[in-house]
Amino acid sequence: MERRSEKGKDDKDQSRLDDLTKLEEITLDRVLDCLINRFNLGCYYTFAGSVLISLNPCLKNVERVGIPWSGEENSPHVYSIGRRCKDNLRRVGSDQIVVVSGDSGAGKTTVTQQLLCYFIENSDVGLSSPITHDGLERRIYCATQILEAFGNASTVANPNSSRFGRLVQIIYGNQKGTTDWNILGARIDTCLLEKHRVSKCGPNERNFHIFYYILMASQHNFFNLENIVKNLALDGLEIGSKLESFIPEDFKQSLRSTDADGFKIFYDSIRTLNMVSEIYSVFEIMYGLMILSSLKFVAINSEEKENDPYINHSQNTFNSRYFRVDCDSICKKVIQSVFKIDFEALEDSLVARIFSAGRRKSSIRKPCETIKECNERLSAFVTTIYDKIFNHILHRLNSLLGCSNNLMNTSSSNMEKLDRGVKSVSLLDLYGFENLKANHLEQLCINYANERLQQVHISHLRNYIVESVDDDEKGLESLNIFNQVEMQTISRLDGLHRYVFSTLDETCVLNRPQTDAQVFSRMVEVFKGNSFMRSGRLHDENYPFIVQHYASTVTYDLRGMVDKNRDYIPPEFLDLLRLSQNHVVASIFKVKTSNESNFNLKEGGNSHKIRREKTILQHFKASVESLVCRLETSKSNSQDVHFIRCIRPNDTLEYGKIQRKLVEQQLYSCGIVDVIRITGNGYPVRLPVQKFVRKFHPLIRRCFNSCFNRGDEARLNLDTCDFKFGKTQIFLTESTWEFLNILNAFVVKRSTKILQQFWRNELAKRALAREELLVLQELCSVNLLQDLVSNDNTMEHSFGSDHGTAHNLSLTKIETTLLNSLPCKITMRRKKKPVQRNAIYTHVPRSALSEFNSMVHTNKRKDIVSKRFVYESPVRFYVKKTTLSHNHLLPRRFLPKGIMDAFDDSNIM
Ligand SMILES: Nc1ncnc2c1ncn2[C@@H]1O[C@H](COP(=O)(O)OP(=O)(O)OP(=O)(O)O)[C@@H](O)[C@H]1O
Repeated sequence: MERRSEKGKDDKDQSRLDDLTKLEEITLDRVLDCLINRFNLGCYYTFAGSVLISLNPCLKNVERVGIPWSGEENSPHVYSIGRRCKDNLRRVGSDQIVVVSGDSGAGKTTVTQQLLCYFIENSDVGLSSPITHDGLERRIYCATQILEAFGNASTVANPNSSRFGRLVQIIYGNQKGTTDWNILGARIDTCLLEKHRVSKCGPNERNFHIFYYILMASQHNFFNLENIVKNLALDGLEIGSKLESFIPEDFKQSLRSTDADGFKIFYDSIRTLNMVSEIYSVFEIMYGLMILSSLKFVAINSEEKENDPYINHSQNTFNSRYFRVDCDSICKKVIQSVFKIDFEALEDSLVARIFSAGRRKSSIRKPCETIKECNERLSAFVTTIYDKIFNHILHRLNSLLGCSNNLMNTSSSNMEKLDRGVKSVSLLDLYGFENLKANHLEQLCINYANERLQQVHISHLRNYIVESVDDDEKGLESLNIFNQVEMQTISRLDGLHRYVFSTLDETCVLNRPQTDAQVFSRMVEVFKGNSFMRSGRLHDENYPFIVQHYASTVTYDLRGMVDKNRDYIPPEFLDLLRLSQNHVVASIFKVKTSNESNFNLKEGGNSHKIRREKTILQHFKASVESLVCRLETSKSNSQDVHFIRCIRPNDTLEYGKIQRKLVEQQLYSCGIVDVIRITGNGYPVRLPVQKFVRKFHPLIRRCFNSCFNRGDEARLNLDTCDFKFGKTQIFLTESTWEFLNILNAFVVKRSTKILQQFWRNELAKRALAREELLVLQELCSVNLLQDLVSNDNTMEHSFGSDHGTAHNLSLTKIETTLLNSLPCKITMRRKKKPVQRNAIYTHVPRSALSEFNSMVHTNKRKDIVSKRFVYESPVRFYVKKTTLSHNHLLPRRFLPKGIMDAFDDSNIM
């Protein structure tokens, strides 16, 4: 992992920091300062070690295209995570998984969509425009849009909040012998749809988007309510104009201008996937659900009781009813036509329940005694249908994406037939940690999933370091931090299983008729002595219990939790709906879709169905565990799991606004400060040994043999180096990494200087030799050579030469005068010793000299050792090209016989 060596010192530097682990001081304040500075400069992505932090820019129009990316390696961006996945897939051929987490409105769905677009667009620098071409890639994109319409809703936190968790798997196939991976299909798995929303939304919240698209559709003539009259064989009834009046007012009032755009995207998507007629039928059922959800119950008066055909015709003494549905005959007719079931039977199943009792298990009918009970049954009826439709749509989408039978599950013989390797890139977008004013079973599940993911994340980071380090290195201080945090998370999860989940499940599974108060008192008992959970005020009618999660402490309301957890679907509803003449309704209640069990992934990418668990909690826990299994499998290679933490900048999702307190709370809640501290204190930089040697080649011998002079040694304190050797990698702290980079640059600079000095000396020597040669030429030309050698009156001069042999010449005074009168100037120079002058001098113990013999020159007299290391390093010399000056040359005619001058100037003369 390459890092930039820049270190933040002041705020300005911090804003340039693209990795929080590079901060000198890893405190929450410094991390916040850095993130806020970057946010204000328009840098929304920052690395925290291997985790990418994404601060939601809250832009409205670029959400599918994303923030532009420079394409630089390791520049923090969603697309750089995408590129890492693709590179790993291409090089190693391993499954990749990206875990996107964060609070509601933090931008998880948007980030997931952007990543999805990145993968299916096959672009290396991200998207410049939304996907436009048709084909499998576009179908994948459209499938996610359709699913969002059914599973997203407007909440107080986010106008487009996903109310389900999802895992999108993009399946890649590889032709044997090539490195090309092509998309074969995709598969979407979902988890815990918040189905109760369909019957009851909180204040300032809306139902699922699809209901508003139905209203939009009628405005765009796609789903004309008038057509329902024909489709549902309601001809002859004067109800055309009344159909709209059956739609509850709260749906109409909460219609928004953005719904038109939403519907347009939805409509384009269903057209691309050829689902128009299918969706039309689904719209009819949705319309029916809207009417059903607004039904009211009233008590039957004595006169009505007498005329009630159902009661009069029944022989059973239990057959009575205290309430009836309050709606007119046309409304009843419409409901009956939409669901194609007998309205009387439906009404009866809503106001009375049937249970079996006694040894013979004979059915007993018991009328509801309160309106609340009737409303609960109606709510169960509506949510059951919506849940089934959601799963039906999901199943259809998966089959259209080529993955109804999971491609990852293809048997090996089939794989050989295909001559392909099949791998996947999975994007996990789970709902974020929630701490609302009133927290129910949904929040307990969501927070449990987040807690479990946090544990995986911490253990993933820990393994990332431990797995490659030698056994004796495991006692590292930083690993203790990992262990502590992990142990706490495990204790919290254990507490949740043993005390909360088991108490709630026990009541449901054993079918104990216990009130909320009784369950609460049991919880108060089991919580005793537990440090992570406790009961709330004993006389509070919501029966609150408090759980300390890794993110924050959450107060849950126990009231109604047991019933929700039971997830009881009255069998009489199922019997009724199975008899429906509506082919969609009948099919979804007859066939159990493969996706009902949600995240049905198991180790090694093989999927097999999870047994339908009895309670919501058991079912959800099994889903989360199978997902974690998948993550654990990928954990064997830590490069294959990527984490993106999304952060919400402000409460209102306003552009350019950042609230420090909110960001701080999220950083804590997602445990990112721990992660940064752990990564910062650990050895976040790791390099394969070969790469390390290649990079620091000039430094290695010099650095580890203390071959610096004293000044340098003081400046470059090698004791600060902190690194560990693994089996194949070298692990370095961030500061060591930067220090080594500086040192390496220093050594390269030094070596370059020495090389330059050598070269300059070489040039000087050559110039000198050239001058000597010229002198000789001149001497020869005046025919003095013979006389000079035989003369006694001499003075000796030594001329240096290229090869170290000296030309000893003896000159008389007369001849010297003669020489001086020559047109060229003769300079006599002593041979220089440039090598010694340019060497680095340092004291080295003589015992250490043996290994440097070839490179060490010792000056014994001064007891100084000079060493010169010249490393192989690509150096380019720029030499000025010159010609020798011609005035040094003698005319040709003066040259001795047989000696040819290179320049034949006879013509000139
Ligand atoms: N990367 C981004 N670029 C531009 N806008 C964004 C980005 N991320 C999020 N937004 C804006 O923030 C809004 C909320 O984001 P999003 O719906 O993705 O949040 P979420 O975390 O998925 O929420 P939830 O958990 O409730 O589904 C989006 O509608 C979009 O306008």
